Amino acid sequence: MSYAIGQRWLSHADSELGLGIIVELDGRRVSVHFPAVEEERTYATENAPLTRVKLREGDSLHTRDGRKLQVLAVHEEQELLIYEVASDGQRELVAELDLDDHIDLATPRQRLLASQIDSHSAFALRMQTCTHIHELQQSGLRGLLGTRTALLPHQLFVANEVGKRHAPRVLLADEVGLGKTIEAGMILHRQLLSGDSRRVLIMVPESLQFQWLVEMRRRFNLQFALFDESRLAEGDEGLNPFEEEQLVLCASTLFLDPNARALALDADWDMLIVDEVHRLAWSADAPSEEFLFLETMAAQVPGLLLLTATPEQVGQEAHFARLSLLDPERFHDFPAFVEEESQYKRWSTLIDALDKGEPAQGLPADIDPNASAESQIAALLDRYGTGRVLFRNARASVGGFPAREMHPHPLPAVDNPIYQDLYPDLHIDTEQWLQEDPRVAWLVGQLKSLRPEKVLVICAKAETALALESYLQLRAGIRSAAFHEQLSLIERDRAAAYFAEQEQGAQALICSEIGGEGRNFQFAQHLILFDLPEHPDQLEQRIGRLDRIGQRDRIFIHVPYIQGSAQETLMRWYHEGIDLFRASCSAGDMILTKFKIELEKQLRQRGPDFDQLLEQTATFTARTRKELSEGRDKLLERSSCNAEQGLALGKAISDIEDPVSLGEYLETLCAVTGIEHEEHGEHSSILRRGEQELLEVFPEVPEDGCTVTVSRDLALQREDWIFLGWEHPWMENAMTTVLGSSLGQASVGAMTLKGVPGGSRLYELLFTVSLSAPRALGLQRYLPLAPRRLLLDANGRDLSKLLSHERLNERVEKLPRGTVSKIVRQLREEIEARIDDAEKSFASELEARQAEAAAQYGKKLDEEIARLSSLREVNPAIRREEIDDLRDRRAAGLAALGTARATLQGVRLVLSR
Ligand SMILES: Nc1ncnc2c1ncn2[C@@H]1O[C@H](COP(=O)(O)OP(=O)(O)OP(=O)(O)O)[C@@H](O)[C@H]1O
Repeated sequence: MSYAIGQRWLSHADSELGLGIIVELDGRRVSVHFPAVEEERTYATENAPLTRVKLREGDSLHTRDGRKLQVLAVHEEQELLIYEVASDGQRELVAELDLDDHIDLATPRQRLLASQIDSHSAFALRMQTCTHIHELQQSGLRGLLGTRTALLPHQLFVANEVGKRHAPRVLLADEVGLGKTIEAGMILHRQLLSGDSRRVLIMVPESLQFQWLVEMRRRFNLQFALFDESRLAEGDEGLNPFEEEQLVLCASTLFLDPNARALALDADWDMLIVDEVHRLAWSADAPSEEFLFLETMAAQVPGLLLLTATPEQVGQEAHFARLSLLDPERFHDFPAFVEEESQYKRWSTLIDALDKGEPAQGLPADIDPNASAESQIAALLDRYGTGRVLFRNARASVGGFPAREMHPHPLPAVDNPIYQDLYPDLHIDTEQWLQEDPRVAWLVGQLKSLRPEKVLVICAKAETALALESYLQLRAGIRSAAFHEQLSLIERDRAAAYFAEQEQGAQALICSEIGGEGRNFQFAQHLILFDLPEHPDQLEQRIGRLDRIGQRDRIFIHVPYIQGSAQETLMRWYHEGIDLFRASCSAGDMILTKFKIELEKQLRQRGPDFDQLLEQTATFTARTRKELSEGRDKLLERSSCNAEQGLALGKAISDIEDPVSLGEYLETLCAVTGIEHEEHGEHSSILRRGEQELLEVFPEVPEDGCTVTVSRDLALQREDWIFLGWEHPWMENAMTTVLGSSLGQASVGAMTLKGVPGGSRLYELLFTVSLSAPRALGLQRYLPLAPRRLLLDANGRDLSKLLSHERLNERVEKLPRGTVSKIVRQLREEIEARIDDAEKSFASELEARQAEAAAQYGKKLDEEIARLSSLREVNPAIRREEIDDLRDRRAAGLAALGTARATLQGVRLVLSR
């Protein structure tokens, strides 16, 4: 359908915005003004979540000046609708621009009185739709449903904890491969669906752009626009290209260009997400351009998610610098931060005691000694840790990861001192190196012996990867691909895809260090570390390519080295000193800092005191690991995941996503609206556009159909199927379209009722609560749709408890149209009277509900404000704006609750035979 200025459209993603007016159009974008909430939104025309509001003959129409009129005919002039209505016995024309901004389309009363009735299944669909929307609103799981992700407790806990905050600012620092991208996606999904965020910018290393793009699309149905220099240049004259899209993804390197920086700073964002944030170089006196840009952005964008698996990879001070991006007030004094970290053991011991029910010795004065142990623990984590800003889950606590096996491969020394170096190939002619370095021949042999197993080979430099790959490919006949920074992005992704291909793909992927971060290669089990990186966290990142969620089997780490060389020294230091090949270590940077000078000396020339260095490193590592596990890491672990809560969230999600009820609803929806629905297997079906659709609920279904599933488990196995969960945009659209239309608003039928004389009447009415308020206020939980069914007899007695909706549905029969008109004409007065009764009764119910909702909402916000205010006294991690924002929300929420209205969703007249 085409757009024209002045037309009225409804946002099916946000029906609470009321009825919108198209105010601007420019080919790619459409801007809509929503007068009811005084907001303007701009959408891409291709996928704008908008439904054209077109009343039908017989519908009732509400005008902006408060009149309620009946539509007699609909005319169209220059793409705008003109309604011919009856007003005081006169015919009058009403332009669509004059419709009431608070959408209340045709009313069921009007449709019934005009004998504009629908089938009983359409009436039932309406009822079911209200019930499902209500359950979703009440569940508190908004944003966590319908994502193509396994329900992992540690991720759900983080997503729930962070996702529900207003403008969250956190560092997601789970260990390598535990799913930070997924956590960020879930938080984002939740923020977008709750309306807290709309415009989002994601900055990632160049090599991860497509991976992010794909993960956001396939797992969360989020379509990001990929921006690079050429996309920036494409923008329309005078417009900021960043303002043309809501969801933008780009490489951090794009902001090396001052023009890109200026444009990004000039655009309005709600949330910024930065992956592998440790790569934006920082030092106290010379932070990089990229870091400075991030600092400026961080100061002006309300929501900020920073991601890194190795927060201390470039030192504790750089880690602190990133924490201060999140909260400059709290993190402004590095020595104080270091001192604070040394106190963590004290808090951790105290929490342990509380956990065991022992008396809490040394409870800080600001923690209520009479509160329950549970709330004392929560307060300690909140006030004395980095709990609110830093989340770090560890493999050890998440569990379920397969073992790592390290295989050192000593190779004979070469009679050339260059081969004593860590990276000899950098100092010698490539051809000569390929011939001389025994690791090259070993690599060929190893790959051949491992055939057909997939093998990831990582080396530090692009030059090495390049030389090795062409050697393997051209001279050794091994199917391989290279992955390094000198390739274009497309070439890199093509190489990764070639490696991932099972049948015809490459056996080996030869990566430089950039392949060592962020990428997903867990389908492989063999990792060859052709050389070793200079920082333990980089080694951790490399191993993490395979040792990540989704890895099902044991991992084999092969380390070839020339005997007597610096490679051997480094390998032994990592292995015997830190034991890093076997298990991850969160103290890599601390250990390196302590032994850096001595290690460098040994790397230059290994001496007899190397064994002593190994011993010292091992002792220090063991001690540090123990200290951290009792102090900092333990606190972090506690605040990063409450396994019980994570499991409970998973269970609640599974319950609400029950494929049986989701499947039944889908089937009814299709049957009633005219979409073709063909059973495909358990919990899956094929959808095709129908020849005669009553309502366009799935406009995106392609002409030749598509396979959908309502089961999360199946969706994880079959990535090519659409996971049509409750929060899939199609499903959300379908449900709002049903409720926004007049389908199923009125129905008339007959049934045999034992003991009830023929000709008796029953009126089944369905009411819901309508609230026009910004979603971000989260009021639906307090005053949800709350469908209320009434079943009145001709005298107005409520019989709803005696005869359920389901039972009535089973037995009610259709009546011929002519009979219906006759009956309706005869019963006109009674119909009006019963609807009036029901409206009155629901109106008083609504008043009570509103008062209760206002009390609960006010109380909840008061508690939250009090909690944050008292926290702020001891923990400046609480930003002042967070508290001010809560106060504003409280006022806005209470005002909006007062404007709630009752909506009669449907009415059915049933006659007894
Ligand atoms: N809940 C989940 N369901 C299905 N797959 C998941 C889930 N969580 C993570 N994965 C998969 O596990 C892998 C690791 O996840 P992700 O890339 O988010 O980890 P990460 O912590 O960002 O990794 P890195 O530290 O390497 O950046 C990915 O292939 C991801 O798709």
